[in-house]
Amino acid sequence: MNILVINSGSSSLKYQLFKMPNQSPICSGLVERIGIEGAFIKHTSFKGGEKSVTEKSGSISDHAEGLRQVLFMLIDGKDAVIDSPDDIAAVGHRVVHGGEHFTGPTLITADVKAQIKKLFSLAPLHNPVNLNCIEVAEKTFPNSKQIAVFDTAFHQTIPVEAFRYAIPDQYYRQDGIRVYGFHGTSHKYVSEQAIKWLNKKQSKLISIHLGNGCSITAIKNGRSIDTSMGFGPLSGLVMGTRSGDIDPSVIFHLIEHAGYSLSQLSTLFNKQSGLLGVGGSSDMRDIRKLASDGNDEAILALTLYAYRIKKFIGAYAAILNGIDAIIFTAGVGENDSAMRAAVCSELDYLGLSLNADKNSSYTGGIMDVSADDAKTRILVIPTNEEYEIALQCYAMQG
Ligand SMILES: Nc1ncnc2c1ncn2[C@@H]1O[C@H](COP(=O)(O)OP(=O)(O)O)[C@@H](O)[C@H]1O
Ligand SMILES: CC(=O)OP(=O)(O)O
Ligand SMILES: [Mg+2]
Repeated sequence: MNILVINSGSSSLKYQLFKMPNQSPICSGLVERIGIEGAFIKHTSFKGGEKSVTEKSGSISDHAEGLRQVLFMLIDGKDAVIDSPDDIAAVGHRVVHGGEHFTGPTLITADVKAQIKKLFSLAPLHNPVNLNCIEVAEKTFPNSKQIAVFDTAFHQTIPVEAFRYAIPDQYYRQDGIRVYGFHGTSHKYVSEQAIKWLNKKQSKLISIHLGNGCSITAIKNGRSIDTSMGFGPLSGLVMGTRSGDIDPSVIFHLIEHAGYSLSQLSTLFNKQSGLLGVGGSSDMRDIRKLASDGNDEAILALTLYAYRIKKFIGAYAAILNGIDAIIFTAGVGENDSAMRAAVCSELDYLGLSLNADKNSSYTGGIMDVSADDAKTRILVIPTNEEYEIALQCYAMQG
């Protein structure tokens, strides 16, 4: 059974086509720099056991346009991997915000789309794009099942003391204001890999997802018990363009003393802050380059980014009452060994100590980069949100 998975994130669109239950895809790809200069598609096909890479650059105005170009490549182009749209049994869509309504993979209907739309304002960088991609896929694959897998689902196990804000009850009961948590598919996938790797079901883990969006989750015995993103994917860690935690008084101040409108505030905290706001680029590779040239703002951005992660590790070690392992994953977590070193420095009181050689020589796969005699493991685990989504869609086929 062929399952196509579409993972539209804030800065990119990733896709993989699986012949389930195989984990190795028939093809996979990435659309990057959507809506900005230098957009490109990298498509890798493994058809007939041969790896072939096609790269395409040119303007891609939005995620829907990127997806249309990708689907053309899958079905019609010289790199086509399927003969007809009907060869796809199901399309699995990453949808970032599912509110309290969706706790598992969900067959997409008109009502489900209306619910996703209701949550636009809570995940403005994500849900609108996710819905656009669903609509493009529905047109291209009219006979395939469309299934949504929500980032929020894995965090439904978070207990009340972690999901409620200390505001009057009515805001939770009537307006659903609570912590939802995001990147759940990624935290679920890497924590399950860690549990297998450690061979320890009763485990205390901290999963650190550092992509364009960043979040950290405390996982006890395979269940999420707290996470840094909240009502929307804006709180917690410093991200590519998002501020992470900020005192709400700043918002009152900007409204009262600088006349900010709602949309200006949303743009400021969602799109102009984080690495971009402090260091001049949302892309960690650019920040690293600037910092190595001695740029003070970029150096400050790196310092804030690592400090915030370290602070959350301390908090989550406290609520877990100790940790067996921490996991680094996603673009920065997997590729930036200097960030892992900065985060793990001076955390020896938690039994965390890196093996510098292992850390700097990491090139892929699951790897323990901690010192041999360390009490707590430091794992690098590549995330695979697409495969996790495909597994959940496959399980739904009964
Ligand atoms: N070799 C690298 N060194 C440092 N950062 C990297 C490297 N490769 C990718 N990244 C960073 O990973 C981030 C993107 O992560 P990714 O998980 O792909 O994001 P998303 O899925 O949210 O679009 C970017 O900040 C990018 O700079
Ligand atoms: C929830 C979220 O922030 O997703 P991404 O990292 O893909 O932007
Ligand atoms: Mg992502």
